[in-house]
Amino acid sequence: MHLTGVGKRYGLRGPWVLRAVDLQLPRGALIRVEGGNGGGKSTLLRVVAGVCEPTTGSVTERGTAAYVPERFPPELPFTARRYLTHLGRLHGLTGRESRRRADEWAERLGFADKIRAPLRGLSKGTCQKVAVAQAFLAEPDLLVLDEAWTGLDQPSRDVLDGCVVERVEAGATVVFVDHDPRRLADEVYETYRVEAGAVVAAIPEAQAIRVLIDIDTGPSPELDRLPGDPVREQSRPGVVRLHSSTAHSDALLRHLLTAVPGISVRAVHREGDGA
Ligand SMILES: Nc1ncnc2c1ncn2[C@@H]1O[C@H](COP(=O)(O)OP(=O)(O)OP(=O)(O)O)[C@@H](O)[C@H]1O
Repeated sequence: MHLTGVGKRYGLRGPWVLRAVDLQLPRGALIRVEGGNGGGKSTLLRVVAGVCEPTTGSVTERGTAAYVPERFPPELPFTARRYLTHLGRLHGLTGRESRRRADEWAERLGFADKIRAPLRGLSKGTCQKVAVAQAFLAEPDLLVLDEAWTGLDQPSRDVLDGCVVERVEAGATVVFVDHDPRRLADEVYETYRVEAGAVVAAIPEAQAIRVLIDIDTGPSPELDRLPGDPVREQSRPGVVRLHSSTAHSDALLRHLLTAVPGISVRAVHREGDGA
């Protein structure tokens, strides 16, 4: 598919979120989108998926598309199965085939026991699985995933990774945003960064040299808003390992040493140095 001269702003006088974006997204390719908070990643994904119209420019050769939004609409008055069947029919499947695929995806994603429950009673994680199921059951040419892994437990994240790889192998274009720079890093065909309205090819953060910072955490460390939003890993009890790109590691260390009470930095390593 092609984006040609795509610009997007919200409202007549809103600032331009995207400007003059030209992109070619090939079939059978996994595309990662990165960028800072509020930089326009979700906007780009919505335009790519066709759920929001560009203000200028055009998107062509999209094929059939399915989209998993960052937030699943709450309070829908359906059971999971009725919702999935309904969406299957919107994607052009028969009622029978929609029900078959709804059951199959519920089984695969691990919510078969809840498929007849009303959506409004389901946990956030199960709703997220339903959102993922509605996109996959359509077997679309283009699949757009906006932080679809968020809210899933680790086994479900692994299942979703496998489903994405399968879809790409079936010839689909899959475009995704995820906060974990290592997400499907070996499968990614191209990474784009949304920055000041432009969309530029980027070295994936996962391939940049990374710095590992081990910290002793106090009882309630303020680890919410860290520079560069590093991936965190509990390496052993009381010790958290932060994975930072070199671009953010200086700011992160400064922040840890000066602005976070109750923690101490134990060690700093370069990834691959046998830490
Ligand atoms: N429906 C909307 N109406 C008005 N402004 C919007 C709308 N959606 C997004 N914006 C604005 O567009 C800009 C880009 O938002 P967008 O959600 O695309 O960024 P993002 O990179 O996905 O952000 P995040 O990392 O926080 O999810 C922000 O300034 C946001 O406030």
